[in-house]
Amino acid sequence: MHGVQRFLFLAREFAQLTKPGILRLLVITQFCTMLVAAGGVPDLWTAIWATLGTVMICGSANTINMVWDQDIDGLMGRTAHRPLVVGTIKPAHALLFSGALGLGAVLILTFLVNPLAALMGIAGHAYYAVIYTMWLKRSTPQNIVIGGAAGAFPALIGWAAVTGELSLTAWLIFAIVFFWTPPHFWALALYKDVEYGKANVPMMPNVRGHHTTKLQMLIYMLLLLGTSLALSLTGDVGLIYLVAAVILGAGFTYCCIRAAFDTTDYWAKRTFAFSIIYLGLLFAAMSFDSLQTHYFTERHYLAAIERDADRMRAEQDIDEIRRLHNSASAPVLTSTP
Ligand code: HEM
Ligand SMILES: CC(C)=CCC/C(C)=C/CC/C(C)=C/COP(=O)(O)OP(=O)(O)O
Repeated sequence: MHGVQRFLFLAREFAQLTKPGILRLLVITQFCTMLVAAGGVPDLWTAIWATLGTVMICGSANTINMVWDQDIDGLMGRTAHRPLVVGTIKPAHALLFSGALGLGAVLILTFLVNPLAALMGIAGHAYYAVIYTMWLKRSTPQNIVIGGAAGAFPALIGWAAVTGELSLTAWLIFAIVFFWTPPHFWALALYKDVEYGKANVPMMPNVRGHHTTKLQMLIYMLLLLGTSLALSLTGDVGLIYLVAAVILGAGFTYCCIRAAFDTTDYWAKRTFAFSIIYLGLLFAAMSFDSLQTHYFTERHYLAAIERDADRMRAEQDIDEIRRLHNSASAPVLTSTP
């Protein structure tokens, strides 16, 4: 292969290690949470460094997952083409790549954002790479319920980056991603159960059966719905978010109910696809809400300042007229012109 071509090929293979599709949504949750935390527009440089740090720390965690799971990834059609399975990248190089991304992310988050954001990044990394990947994934069908919390850490990075602390709103947003994960993943596991069985990974549909999985998806769906509506009570999001949460929640619940009564894979596939749209749009709605509140409030604020300035100018004019009248020894002006 030609030098440049080989470089581009390897760059694409290394990028695959970070799981770019999933990374995109993780970063959407972090970025939108920053806008909510800022009540509109965060400081530009904080936003840039926090987003870059999140991309890098999640990419590093996903790479560790690929290194650890290369044996089972090779047994499933969905993952059999991954760089470490087909051998385009050596495990040692992937580990170096992950280490460089992780170290870079921790330095960026610590020194260019703040230590709490860095701590959330490190916690999410350890949770996903060690607790989920190395321990829970192969040992219990509750793997993605407990381990799924990892995916909610980017939102905490976003909140911490802007405010330097974690409020109730931040934890509610964390809970939204946490409760969203089971219906998101089990929908996929319902139609990939044979593959997970081949790889001997104890996912819920394989261990407890489809019926129990579908019931549990509905339970988590209701918890998700409740949490997403509870976020409205914090006052940090507005009407646009509430309307979106109701409509999207109704759509996702509908998918889960149809999947529960479906004897084919059709609705499970639709539920999985909708889960991604659901989370993306819900976060878009909460940040849009913050942005429009910010600009709307700012417009009103500027208009009020303008009115005050007009009034002050008018008062100065009146004083001036009074002064001129008095100094010209004209009859003293007592009433306001
Ligand atoms: C333990 C938690 C999770 C598990 C086990 C899980 C599992 C999966 C799997 C196996 C896929 C691949 C589907 C395929 O190849 O057809 C997938 C896709 C996806 N997941 Fe998750 N997921 C989890 C959490 C998350 C989180 C927290 C997010 C983002 C907030 C997320 C976003 C996505 C997206 C965007 C896709 C589609 C990727 C693409 O089309 O390239 N997932 N998930
Ligand atoms: C802050 C921080 C670093 C947080 C970590 C967030 C993170 C990387 C979440 C990933 C969630 C995910 C892709 C789970 C699938 O793993 P899997 O092994 O079940 O999926 P696979 O079979 O496709 O490999």
